[in-house]
Amino acid sequence: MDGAVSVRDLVVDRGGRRVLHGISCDVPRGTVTGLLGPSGSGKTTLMRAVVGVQTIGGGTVDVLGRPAGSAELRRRVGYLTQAPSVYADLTVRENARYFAVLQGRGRAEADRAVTDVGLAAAADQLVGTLSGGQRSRASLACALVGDPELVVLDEPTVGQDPVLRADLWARFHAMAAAGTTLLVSSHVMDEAARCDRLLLIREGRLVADDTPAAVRAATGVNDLEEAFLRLIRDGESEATS
Ligand SMILES: Nc1ncnc2c1ncn2[C@@H]1O[C@H](COP(=O)(O)OP(=O)(O)OP(=O)(O)O)[C@@H](O)[C@H]1O
Repeated sequence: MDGAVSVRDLVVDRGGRRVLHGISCDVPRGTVTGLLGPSGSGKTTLMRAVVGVQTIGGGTVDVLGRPAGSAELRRRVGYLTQAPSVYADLTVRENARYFAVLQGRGRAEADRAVTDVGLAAAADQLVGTLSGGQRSRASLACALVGDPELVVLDEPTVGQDPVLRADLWARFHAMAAAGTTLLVSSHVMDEAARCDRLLLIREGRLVADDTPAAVRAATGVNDLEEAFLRLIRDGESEATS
């Protein structure tokens, strides 16, 4: 598989506790891959390992053919953290342009990213005066500046209304169609159906790595939330038998 991300036997300990227990998975190029699982299951930790900011206890993480965190990946990988990382005393446009400078990109690219997340009308507003949902979209714009080849988005649609969520997912698919690889976390199961592939994680272990259709077929249920629950129950009964 021509993977944008290749994870092998990844082990991570945080706070003296094992939180990822030997995960192996691939994220194919030009897809929207969803990372789903309950709160505390290890989604953010896996994403941090992919962008190279997480100390790992074992295994390997390769990104675009290089070890995760390599200096040369800095311009090629965009990362949206869960907490908006934008400056409250700058406008939306100024934030995006500042990130563009850091990435060696131009103003036009910054302004396009602001438009792409639906914030053109608020471009000249101070981030400190935005709503929570607008603020996280401002943060998303900064992660998308310069069209990175891999975009890692930690819960990008939290706090967005249904219309904006649909717009953002349409945007993600347009980016994937143009060749960008997206790894998107969510704990909203209705978003799983919007992904090309799913990584389902629970308690630091991968429960499924497949397409939504294959997950439905394997479990015999149409609803992905129910399918996920079945995979967990099957895993538990195998572990105890
Ligand atoms: N800085 C930290 N120090 C110690 N333990 C941590 C730290 N950050 C996370 N953990 C633990 O690591 C585990 C995985 O956390 P992680 O943030 O990766 O989960 P998550 O699936 O992203 O959760 P959520 O959906 O709530 O964001 C949890 O048990 C969490 O308590």
